[in-house]
Amino acid sequence: MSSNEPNFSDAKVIQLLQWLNDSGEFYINPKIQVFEDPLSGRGISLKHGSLDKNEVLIAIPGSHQINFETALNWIGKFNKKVSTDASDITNGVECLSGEEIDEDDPRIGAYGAFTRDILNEYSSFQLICLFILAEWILLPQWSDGKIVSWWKPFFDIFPSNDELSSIPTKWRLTRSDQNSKTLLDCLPTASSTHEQRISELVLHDWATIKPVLQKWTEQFPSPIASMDDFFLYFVHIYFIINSRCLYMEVPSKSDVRDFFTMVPFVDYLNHVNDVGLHCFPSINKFKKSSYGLGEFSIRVGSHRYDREGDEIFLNYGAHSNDFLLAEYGFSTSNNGWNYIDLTPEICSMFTDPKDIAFLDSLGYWQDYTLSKGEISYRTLVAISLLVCKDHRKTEKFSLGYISENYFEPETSDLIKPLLQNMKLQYISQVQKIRQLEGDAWCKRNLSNLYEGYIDIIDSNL
Ligand SMILES: C[S@@+](CC[C@H](N)C(=O)[O-])C[C@H]1O[C@@H](n2cnc3c(N)ncnc32)[C@H](O)[C@@H]1O
Repeated sequence: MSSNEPNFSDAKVIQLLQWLNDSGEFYINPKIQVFEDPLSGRGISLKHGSLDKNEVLIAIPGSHQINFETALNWIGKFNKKVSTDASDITNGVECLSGEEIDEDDPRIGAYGAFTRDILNEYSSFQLICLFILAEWILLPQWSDGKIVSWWKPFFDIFPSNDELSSIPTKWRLTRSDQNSKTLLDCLPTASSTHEQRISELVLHDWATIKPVLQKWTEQFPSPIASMDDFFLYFVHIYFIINSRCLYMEVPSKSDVRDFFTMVPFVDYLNHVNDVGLHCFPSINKFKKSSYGLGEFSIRVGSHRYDREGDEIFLNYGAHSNDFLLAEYGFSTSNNGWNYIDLTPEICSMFTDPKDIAFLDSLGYWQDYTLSKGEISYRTLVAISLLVCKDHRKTEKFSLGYISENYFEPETSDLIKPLLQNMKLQYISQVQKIRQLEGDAWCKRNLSNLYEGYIDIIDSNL
């Protein structure tokens, strides 16, 4: 490392920096450092000086990112059926790895059954999961520890299973103990909806890549004998990717769901709820690597960082705690993007199918929410029908011809006791969660969701 680079103490971070430096195209701002926090894990903070708007914090070349393109091209190094232009790809990869492929390398056999067409059928998630499983977990076993992947310094800074323990889909798919059942039972509606959506995606991707793993099990001896064990690795890797992917167009793909990349070091940046203030990503398409990928950099936004130790943040999107928990396994205090999904409570108050059909025809059936100081318009329309039982008046309200005041005080008379009752239920959920033994990080996040909900209710009462 050159002398103007930051002084990092963690051996894994030092190795990562060395690996990135070898690219000759890596930049890290000398004023930043990596720190470790017991709750949020590692993060990046200001070491000294101050950062100016638009100043580059980190820049990572395309060659050192993991995405559909790099995985495809790396596999092509071991299988000419995958590389369309063998000489081009070989040059690219061999420059990076700085070594020739050993003819005994098990990856020649493992990747040998693929063709480019087969791999192109996989989504980014599926291919990257397979790739990381092979290079990170299986290669050391297949080669009796003799071969380590060139990507190892990046794998070494991946989060452990424990660090991702708070993701509800993991409770459902990888645990069967009583705590996990209670935690799932305690999920509020919005979290539960996210959990079910993500669990389906995970299971779908698992079903797609499982045949490859079965083939590898027959092909190579490995201590991971059963598909159940493979599944646990797969879920861990799935959420490593999910919690670290950043939007970037990928040349071989056209579906926006495939447009992401994993960028070492940038993935140390923790989330902040403010949108548009902190750091932002920028892709330099003119600085392309041998894979046709641009350089990924992070620049400083309008927030001023000028105190030593200031944590440097990225906003992952305008996300509620329910979303953050489901996708990344954490929640935040004072999250202004929180909302309560009141759909089950409001829907259960409708007993007449004609009312349900009527709201449906208006486009106002379901999706009833409450946020800080605000009941959504959809919710008010539904509640107006409940109190006035008049389709014509409700329709007028939905079209904006009459105001919500027209239905007062009856709507407030219905909403207030509903919210008071929900608040009591949330308090009792928090007590139930606190009584669980262990799972401190999961309990903290789940309680945080309910505390955010209680704030929302208080602001509406
Ligand atoms: C892109 S990584 C950020 C680096 C991460 N802290 C680490 O140790 O590698 C995203 C993960 O960091 C954690 N995280 C990010 N922002 C957080 C926040 N505001 N509070 C708590 N945890 C956070 C979550 O575990 C999340 O899945």
